[in-house]
Amino acid sequence: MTETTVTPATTPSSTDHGLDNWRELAISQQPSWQDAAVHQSALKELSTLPPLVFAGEVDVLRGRLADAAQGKAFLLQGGDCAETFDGATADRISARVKTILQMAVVLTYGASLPVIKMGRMAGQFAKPRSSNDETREGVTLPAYRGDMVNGYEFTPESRGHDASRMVRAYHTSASTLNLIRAFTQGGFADLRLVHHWNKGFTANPAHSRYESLAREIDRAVHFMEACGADFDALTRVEFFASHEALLLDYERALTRTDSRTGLPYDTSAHFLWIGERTRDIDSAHIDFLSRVRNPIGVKLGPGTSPDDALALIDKLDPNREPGRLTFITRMGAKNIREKLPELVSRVTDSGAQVLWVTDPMHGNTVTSPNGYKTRNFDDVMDEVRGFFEVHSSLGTFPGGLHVEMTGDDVAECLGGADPVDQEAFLERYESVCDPRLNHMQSLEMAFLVAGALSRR
Ligand SMILES: O=C[C@H](O)[C@H](O)COP(=O)(O)O
Ligand SMILES: C=C(OP(=O)(O)O)C(=O)O
Ligand SMILES: [Mn+2]
Repeated sequence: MTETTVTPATTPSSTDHGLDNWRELAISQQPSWQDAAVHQSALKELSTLPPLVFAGEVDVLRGRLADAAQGKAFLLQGGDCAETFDGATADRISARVKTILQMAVVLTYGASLPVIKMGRMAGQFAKPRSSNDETREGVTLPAYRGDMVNGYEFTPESRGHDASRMVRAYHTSASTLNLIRAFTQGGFADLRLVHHWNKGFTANPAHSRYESLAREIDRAVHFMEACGADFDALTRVEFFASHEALLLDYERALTRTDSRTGLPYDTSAHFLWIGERTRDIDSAHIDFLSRVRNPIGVKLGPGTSPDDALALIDKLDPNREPGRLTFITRMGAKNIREKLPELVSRVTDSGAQVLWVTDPMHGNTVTSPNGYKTRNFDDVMDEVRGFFEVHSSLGTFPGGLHVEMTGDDVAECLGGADPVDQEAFLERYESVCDPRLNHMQSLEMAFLVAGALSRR
């Protein structure tokens, strides 16, 4: 994904570095695999497959995130709540990558800051759930936990936990990454194609706003070219892969020793985060992720105390290394202005330099009157505004945006400039888990954030 040199091959990590300590600790949100032999053979196979990302790329990302933690770059992280195997098609992957590139252009141009582009992509296949079961018309079955665990179809066969799905998740991640690498390294991301990424979205009200920005960028590019600038450097972009590190068996099997440094890297993605439901300080998830060299994120909900945050820093970033730890706050629009200030000031006073990112999605989930899981676009926007207000009043840096989004014209979140209403859910609600911003809502969000960043 990056242009850095690929590091020498990595080998499966043995049990040093405490990589198996988590097995003795409390763990939640794990599958109950139905067949132990299939489980063992899946893990064996995963542990011999090639790494999906390289340690050198992970180090580059850590450096970029360190810049963001210091106010010199901004992180844009977006993608599906839950990727699916069937959804890993060229059209859908390219629509998502194009939308992230468009959002990044809006942000870079508006804020005059480098934007780190990261997908919730190529591995976002496992979901923590509030309930173990789902009941439909009197029938109760295991809840859907992501394509890496079970199927979405509501039948006993599909909802059983099948460990061979971990191997399919690996291969689907590999083919998704392959396409992303081709797009972002093969000329598709060339800034001179800034109009081209907008094609196919003409019916969209955010389209013309984007087009006029693209015209400005075009003029600037032509001016710089006329001055002799080398635009070949702009034909490639760095794009990083991330997902929630939920299934520790899977993450452990893909953890390898970097031959340069002898240190363990989780090669399933560049960046991994720990969810709100699995971040207890003594949990298996915190222990395992504390032992790999990847940059790590932790989701922080409204119940997070400043002491919780400080304990997470001690455990996950004992050396206070900028770029190592990202706090992704998901407070809800109603809570952010009240809860975030103390958290940020106590962390800042401790001397730690974490990267602060807003996830304006997960604290704002509601059920629509007609029964769909949704989010009001106004609430989502309001949480983003609150995040910028809090950081502005404390003099700290609002370093990134984490969103559930897609490049397709779905109807899952209510509102926006071309308002989605609940009737549209009947035709265009496609998510198998949480509601995502559609293409237009994503661009609108990017314009809002670009405005807030440029006002700083
Ligand atoms: O994506 C996050 C969680 O997996 C999701 O919000 C859980 O949803 P649930 O409350 O419907 O289980
Ligand atoms: C599970 C997720 O979020 P959280 O842990 O913040 O609820 C998610 O990002 O899909
Ligand atoms: Mn989600």
